[in-house]
Amino acid sequence: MSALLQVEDLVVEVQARRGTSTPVDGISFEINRGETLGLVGESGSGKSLTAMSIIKLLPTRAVQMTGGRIVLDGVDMASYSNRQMRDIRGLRIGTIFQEPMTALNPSFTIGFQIAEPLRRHLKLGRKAARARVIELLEMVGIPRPQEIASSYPHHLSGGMRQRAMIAMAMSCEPDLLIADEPTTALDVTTQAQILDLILDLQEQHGTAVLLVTHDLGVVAQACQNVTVMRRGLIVEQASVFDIFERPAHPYTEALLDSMPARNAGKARLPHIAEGVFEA
Ligand SMILES: Nc1ncnc2c1ncn2[C@@H]1O[C@H](COP(=O)(O)OP(=O)(O)OP(=O)(O)O)[C@@H](O)[C@H]1O
Repeated sequence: MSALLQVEDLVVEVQARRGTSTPVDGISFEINRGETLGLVGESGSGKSLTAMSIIKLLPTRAVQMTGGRIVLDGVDMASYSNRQMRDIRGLRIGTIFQEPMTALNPSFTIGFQIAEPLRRHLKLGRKAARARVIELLEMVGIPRPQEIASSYPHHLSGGMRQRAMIAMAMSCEPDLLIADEPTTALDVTTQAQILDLILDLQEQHGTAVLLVTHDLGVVAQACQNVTVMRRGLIVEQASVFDIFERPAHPYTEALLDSMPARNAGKARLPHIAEGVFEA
């Protein structure tokens, strides 16, 4: 059976007055159904642009996918219109980002926003959507779901907002969840709870997850396989076990060494010195 998602030779270019740069320079990886793949690397290595390319939501017009293919369930997504892509996002691919405040609209209640994909993609009526919203809020461990559904995002703590984002991302039971630094903005205790929640939901629903992170502690806890990026290129792809036991590339080893005791799970990567690992 072919992979759920195939990213083949992806190239992303940025046009600027000073010229063109290539922050993603021909990368390939696959994710199978139900698998969690960690996409790791230091800041600026191209992880987020890779994630955004998959859902065709690059940040500005200067940033373009100029090469490669993204194949979802055997279909090259280049063939999808903007309208079809709007259905893919939400229905087939859910997304969670680092800062839920950027994804949640401050002017609408949490309940209204979680209901939106249910009404749009699943065509649920007002009452059915409301009932499902409450179920979803319960599923992600939000206490007093009725009350929270009527609240606005700024009334919630960071952890609760992230739970609401997860409820929204999982609302239509997508095949693939893209989680870009889903725990980075949270305190350590909440980080662990949110990661556990994502893993529980994944197990219950068989969702594949692309977990973008700079945190190898998160990778060790959550992922089966890892793709390590550096400056727009893949430097290593392996199982989590092999990455931790037998890192093949010196850059991966340096990432591992930057984790205190290799298991702290909370360490942010220091910026690794330029040029040290040139092949
Ligand atoms: N909106 C943008 N406009 C121009 N260049 C961009 C834009 N977004 C990203 N880039 C370029 O692409 C590079 C890779 O960015 P990307 O956000 O994918 O890195 P990342 O690995 O996700 O890092 P971080 O963890 O800091 O988000 C950046 O260093 C920057 O040069």
